[in-house]
This record gives sequence, structure tokens and C-alpha cells, in this order.
Amino acid sequence: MVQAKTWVLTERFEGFPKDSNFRLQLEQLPDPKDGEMLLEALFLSVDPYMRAYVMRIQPGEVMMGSQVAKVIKSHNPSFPVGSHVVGRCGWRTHSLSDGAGLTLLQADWPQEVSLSQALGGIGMPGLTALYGLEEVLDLKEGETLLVNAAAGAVGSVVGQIAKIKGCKVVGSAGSDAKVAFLKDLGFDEAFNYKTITSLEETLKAASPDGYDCFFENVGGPFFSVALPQMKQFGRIAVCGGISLYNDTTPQTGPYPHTSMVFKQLKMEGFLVNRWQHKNPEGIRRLLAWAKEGKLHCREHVTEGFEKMPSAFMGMLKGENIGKAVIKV
Ligand SMILES: NC(=O)C1=CN([C@@H]2O[C@H](COP(=O)(O)OP(=O)(O)OC[C@H]3O[C@@H](n4cnc5c(N)ncnc54)[C@H](OP(=O)(O)O)[C@@H]3O)[C@@H](O)[C@H]2O)C=CC1
Ligand SMILES: CCCCC/C=C\CC(=O)/C=C/C=C/C=C\[C@@H](O)CCCC(=O)O
Repeated sequence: MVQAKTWVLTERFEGFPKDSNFRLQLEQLPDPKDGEMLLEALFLSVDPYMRAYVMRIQPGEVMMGSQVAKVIKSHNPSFPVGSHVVGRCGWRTHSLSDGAGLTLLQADWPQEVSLSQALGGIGMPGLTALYGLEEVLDLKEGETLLVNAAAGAVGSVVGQIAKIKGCKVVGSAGSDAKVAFLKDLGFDEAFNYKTITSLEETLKAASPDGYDCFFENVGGPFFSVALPQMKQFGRIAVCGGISLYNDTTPQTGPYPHTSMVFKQLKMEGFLVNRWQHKNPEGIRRLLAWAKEGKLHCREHVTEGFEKMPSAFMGMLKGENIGKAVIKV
């Protein structure tokens, strides 16, 4: 028997999450049966979708989420002891699995790349950036791209891939330290949306001719101000709207119709799982860029399973630069 620590949801979030929404709970796990294995979490992810998707969890259930885990006992030949996996096991230190939904990490994962990157730049967020740019925006060399939440797990990869593709990149983030980080990554323009006097003027100054593409992560007023600055036939990939997730009453903004029609814009929402058939190739490309030094996947690491709720709430408040992960 193994004792797992888990974080369960006590009640669904109303507005911004609170400590009282979570309860640490111990769970006795039996030995794995034939075909099963015992997993021990090494790194766990906290992501914005956990706030947006909370209605999918019943109070009393373990919080949803992905982790990098080590196989510590196995009666499943496809997952030998000592191998590493990524799985949607939830907020728990130990899990039993029959292998369903697990992704085996390649045995030759580079020593110089932390396994935690499989939750970030070399994982779901990195793939989100890649697919949003290539499958949705079809970003072309020489174009100008705008990306918000640019210093985060998705946004920072978006900007770097756009630079690899020979584009001009403008990014927004919520602190001066994040702006400095973006400049270090090679963003052509970056600004702190919390301290500028006018978003309209800042966007205009960053790209007087406007934007060919907009990788939208934030929503709300940012979206409304950015839309009129799109170029004719501009393209918008709606990846998320994190400024809206904690609203208790939905925000309402100006309607997009005037810009959409008179600039003849294309706007498409997407979910990264649409292209999961391409994930092995996508991971290979991201890993290659990382090994070549073209992709820097910064992480915001919180030490200790007990700190998962605070790491989650911290990410929602913008405390992270790069991918927010918890090291057990
Ligand atoms: N469609 C899909 O398949 C996927 C969508 N997503 C979406 O991508 C976006 C980025 O996710 P991810 O990279 O994981 O998260 P990040 O690592 O970027 O962390 C979230 C960031 O959002 C910013 N933020 C939080 N609240 C606000 C606000 N009110 N206004 C503006 N910015 C805010 C903060 O940065 P700052 O300091 O800049 O405010 C914070 O650091 C989210 O919208 C998420 O839902 C992510 C994965 C897959
Ligand atoms: C305000 C309206 C916008 C709502 C968008 C909400 C969330 C977007 C987002 O963050 C999507 C993330 C998708 C993640 C995909 C893969 C997994 O790692 C998590 C899947 C969770 C699940 O489906 O169980």
C-alpha cells in the first residue's frame, strides 16, 4: 500500500479561487494489478484551464491537471520501472494507472532539458503556441504578430517561434521584469499593460502599420482595443481569455463587427487537442529548437506539493514568468 497526497476541490470557485476551495486529503493506494503501474509525481502543472474548466469537477473530487511522473512499480511491460510519463493524473503525489492517457517520455530525453519542460514549452503549452501559429494563423515570414500574456507558458513560446519564422513580434505582459524578459527573448517591442497610459497609443507606436496576426490569450478590453489595429485581412487566433475566467458577472465589451467587416478579418478559436495526432512531431520540433538554443523555456518553479493551491492562484495573479510548475 502507498499513501498518496491529493488536493480535492471543496466547492467550485466563485470569482477568484481561495485557499478554502482546496483540501489536502490522504488516499491509500493498493498495489498495482496485472497491466497496472504505480506512478510517483515529480513535477505538476498549474494552468489557466483549471479555472475555466472547474465546472467539470464535482466538489470532493481531486483537482484536474497534468504531471510528469516516474514509474515506481509496474505490471505493464509498456511502462517499465524507471520510465517517465506525462499524464492527466490530477493533483496527486501517487497514482495507479493502466497506461490509458499516459504519454511515455522518450528514453533519450536530453539531460540538459528538465523533465518538467514536458509540462511547458516542450509540452501542451508549447504545442498550443506552435499549432496556434501554424495551423490557425499560418504566420508568414515578414508579418507582424501581437501576443498578450506574452511572458507566460504559451505566450513566450509564441513570440520565440514567431522570431524563428522571421516575423516582427509585439508582446504585452504585466510587469517590468516580464517586459525585460521578453526583450531578452528577442521580442521587437514589449510593454507592461498595467503601467502604460494608453493601450491604443502603445499598440500604434509599436506597429504604426498595424498587425497581420494576433495571438489572443487575454480577452476583455485588450481585445477590443487591439481589434481596430489589425491590418486588412488580419488573422486572429483566439487561444484563451484569461482576463475573463474569474468574473462572477460576464464582462461586456464593444461588438467586434465593425472591425471584422471593414478590415475583412479572420478570427478562429482553437483547442490544442485538435492536433494531438501531430504531437510527436510537434514535440520533436520544439525539443530541437530548445537544443539549438532557439527556444528558451523559462519556468516558475514552486517547491512542495503542499503549495499547489498557492502556485495555482499565483499563476492566475501573474506571479509567474514562464511556465508555472510545482516540484514535489
Ligand atoms: N486553447 C488552448 O488549447 C489553450 C489555451 N490556453 C490559454 O492560453 C492563455 C495562456 O495560458 P498559459 O500560458 O498556460 O498561462 P500563463 O503562463 O501565461 O499564466 C497566466 C498569465 O495570464 C496573465 N493574466 C492573468 N490575469 C490576467 C488579466 N486579468 N489580464 C491580463 N493578463 C492576465 C498573467 O500574466 P501577466 O503578468 O501578463 O498579466 C499570468 O501570468 C490562457 O488564456 C489559457 O487559457 C492555454 C493552453 C491551451
Ligand atoms: C473566456 C472564454 C474562454 C474559455 C477558454 C478556456 C480555456 C482555454 C484553455 O486554457 C484550454 C486549455 C486546453 C488544454 C488542453 C489540454 C489538457 O492538458 C488539459 C485538458 C483538460 C481536459 O480536457 O480534461
